[in-house]
Amino acid sequence: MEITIREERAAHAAVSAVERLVADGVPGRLAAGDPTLWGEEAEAEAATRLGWLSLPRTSRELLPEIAELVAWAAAEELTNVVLAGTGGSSLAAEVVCDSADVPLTVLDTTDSQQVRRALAEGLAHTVLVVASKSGETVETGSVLRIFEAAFQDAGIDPATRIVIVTDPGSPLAPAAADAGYRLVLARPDVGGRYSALSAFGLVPSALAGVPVERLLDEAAEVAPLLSRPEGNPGLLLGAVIGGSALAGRDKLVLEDQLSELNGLPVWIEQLLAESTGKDGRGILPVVGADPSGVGDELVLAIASDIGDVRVDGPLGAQFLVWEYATAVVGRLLEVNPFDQPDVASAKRATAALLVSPHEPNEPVLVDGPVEVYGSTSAHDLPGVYSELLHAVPHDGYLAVLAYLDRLAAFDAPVPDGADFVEMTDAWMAADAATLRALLALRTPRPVTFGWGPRYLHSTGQYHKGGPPTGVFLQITGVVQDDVPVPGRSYTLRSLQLAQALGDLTALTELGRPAVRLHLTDRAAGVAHLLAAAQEA
Ligand SMILES: O=P(O)(O)OC[C@H]1O[C@H](O)[C@H](O)[C@@H](O)[C@@H]1O
Repeated sequence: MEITIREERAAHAAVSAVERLVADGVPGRLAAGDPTLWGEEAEAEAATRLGWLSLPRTSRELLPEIAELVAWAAAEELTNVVLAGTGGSSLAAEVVCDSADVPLTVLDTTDSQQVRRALAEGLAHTVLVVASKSGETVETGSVLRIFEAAFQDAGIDPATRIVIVTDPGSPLAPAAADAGYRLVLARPDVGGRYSALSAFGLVPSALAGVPVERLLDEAAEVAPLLSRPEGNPGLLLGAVIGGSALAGRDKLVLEDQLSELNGLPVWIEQLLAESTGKDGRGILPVVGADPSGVGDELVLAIASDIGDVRVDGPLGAQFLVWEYATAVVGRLLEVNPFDQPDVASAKRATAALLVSPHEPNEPVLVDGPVEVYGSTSAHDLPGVYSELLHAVPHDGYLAVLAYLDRLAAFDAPVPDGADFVEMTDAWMAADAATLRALLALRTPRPVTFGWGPRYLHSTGQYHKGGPPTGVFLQITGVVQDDVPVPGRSYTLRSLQLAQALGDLTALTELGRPAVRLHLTDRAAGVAHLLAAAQEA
């Protein structure tokens, strides 16, 4: 694992941060699991959240159980692996499988279209892994209920198809035992976003076909370096990110175009944003964007020389080193890297909306297939964009947040005989995420993109708890074919809307500028959103 600092300002920031950290004995204390490193208020929580440091060793105990599960799935010919889990309970497995080029369907969504898409893959050879540390995450529980009913409707006993990964003491553990599901208990002393090398990252990846022992080997190789004051990649990475943030460079552009680790920035994004974005401070990870050269930006590239900092290493080592670095950043920024105090406000608003749902009033503006809700004095969609971009403060950012089917772009018609470039162009022209790039052309400030509700468990913490400099553009879409959630009073449509509106409420109560665009026709709406962004 190697961290190379390629730029002078970043090197200065890192050197002085390392000096302070070493003078305080941080490398040795952190590696030994000292819970006092983040101040008195964080101590009690930190004392129960440092188990990730020893996962390269302790997770080995899981390998026989995992091998038994893999053998069972093979014997039952369960080749289609679906993972219901969000945030820390699915992002690591997604990177592991994408990087190994192994298929895994992740359902961290409440979008009816996306859930129906997964159901349509066929249930005969499907194993559903339900991963939730708390056992209380509403979208994960909803997907479990939908799949239980779908298995039953298909004449398949759910007990032969469902694997639960959860903490001892979570409500899912006894529920799984009652239902006869296979149950893997995770370590309770590892927080969700630090759980990549625990059962949460390993079980779904192994079932999908990845030899996960290698991840533990890679992490174990780097682990002994983490107690050292020198030659310690975790210390250096934390020092350059945290030290740069203290010097005013708190937007971290994560560049991975040349990396063979597919999707690692999205995992890093959750780890850093949720761990540091609180008390009005924090690092804003910017994923999938080109550097814009603004003064408060630090560019970090995985396996390339494109940035100010270069990070090389195998995936297992990356997981452990980034977790350690994040804990170091927490120490430098004087925040508790193990809590997520502001995630709860959106959850509360969502829960209230589920109990007493209310559909929003009339839109303030309708532009083709796009309805605009919120406070705006614009007369059309290009005007809404201009107003929002104008509202971004000199040190701020624009966040685009889409509650849609994130695979919908692949439905776009591709011309016969199209080559890969033409196919990619067709997909991009149908992808709501393309809006990020188009709006980024119109501002020097960072523009981020997140799929809802996934971002609620990631950058959502930073949006509400970090510096009050964000401007928010939320996108929702009409639901054609709603999915009921068995045993619940809500459907996926009402849950998805409650999550979107709940977060919007939490943001506006904090005084953040926020507008919602609702697509009354999804495909035409996305095309309209993108066309309007290209108008001056
Ligand atoms: O694993 P779960 O308990 O379902 O939690 C899933 C995710 O949601 C929570 O709201 C936290 O913000 C995340 O850190 C966590 O990874």
